[in-house]
Amino acid sequence: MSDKKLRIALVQMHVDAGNPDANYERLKMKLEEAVQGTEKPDLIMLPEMWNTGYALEQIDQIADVNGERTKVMLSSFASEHRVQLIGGSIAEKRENGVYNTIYAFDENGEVIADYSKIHLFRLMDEEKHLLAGEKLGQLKVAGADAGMMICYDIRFPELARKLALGGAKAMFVPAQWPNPRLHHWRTLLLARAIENQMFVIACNRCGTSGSSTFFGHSLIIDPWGEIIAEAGEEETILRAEIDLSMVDAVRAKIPVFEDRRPALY
Ligand SMILES: NC(=O)CCC(=O)C(=O)O
Repeated sequence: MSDKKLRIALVQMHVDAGNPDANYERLKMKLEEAVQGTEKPDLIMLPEMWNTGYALEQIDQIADVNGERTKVMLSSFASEHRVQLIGGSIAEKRENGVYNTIYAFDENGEVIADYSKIHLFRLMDEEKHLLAGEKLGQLKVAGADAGMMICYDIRFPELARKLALGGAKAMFVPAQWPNPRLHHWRTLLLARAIENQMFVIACNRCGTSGSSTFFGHSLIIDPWGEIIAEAGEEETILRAEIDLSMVDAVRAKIPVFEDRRPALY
């Protein structure tokens, strides 16, 4: 396998809102499932806020303090199985409040990047209970630059473009995106892939929490905008192999980045 190729597994799972113990247990089983079989993934990604769900009224009590519980579990899994992990996002309690944070690990279990969601989603009351991050999500995968955004962030094309201009060839997107906005989810992810000529790899949760239902439909999209893999509405491990060298080929065919006129807009 060339070092530009990457086998990806997305853990599309149910999240039990307000019950971290159940979610850590469920995730352990799902991670074991993801590395079973002959086609072991190089990289695994999890959904948004998988540790607590949107139990925002209690988030201060149940968020993972400095991400410690999560880091211990995911780091040891990553090093044991020699797999890169984009740890979805978790509710993470810091001194000044709670953030919606991704930790990414390399195959030695080292934290290589973190990103806290910068756009808080008012429709789900995030701004009342969470603090917004202040920096971009950038990391390396298979030797290439990549970016991270969380759920609602995909509605901001400027963010994806900024990461693409910074060199990102793939964008990783953990989400808890509920019904009835499947059309928005698919369209926005496809648009981010096509306009930035990059892979977009998005892992949504599924199942029901209170009155919200989550449709799953995790997606892996290539830089031409073709869907390589799409999940249904149930729990699953969505798998695909991507070849990051495709990004340069697509950008050479339609040179969007050379043709930009930033002086005019
Ligand atoms: N968790 C989220 O950020 C949800 C975003 C969402 O549903 C949307 O429509 O945007």
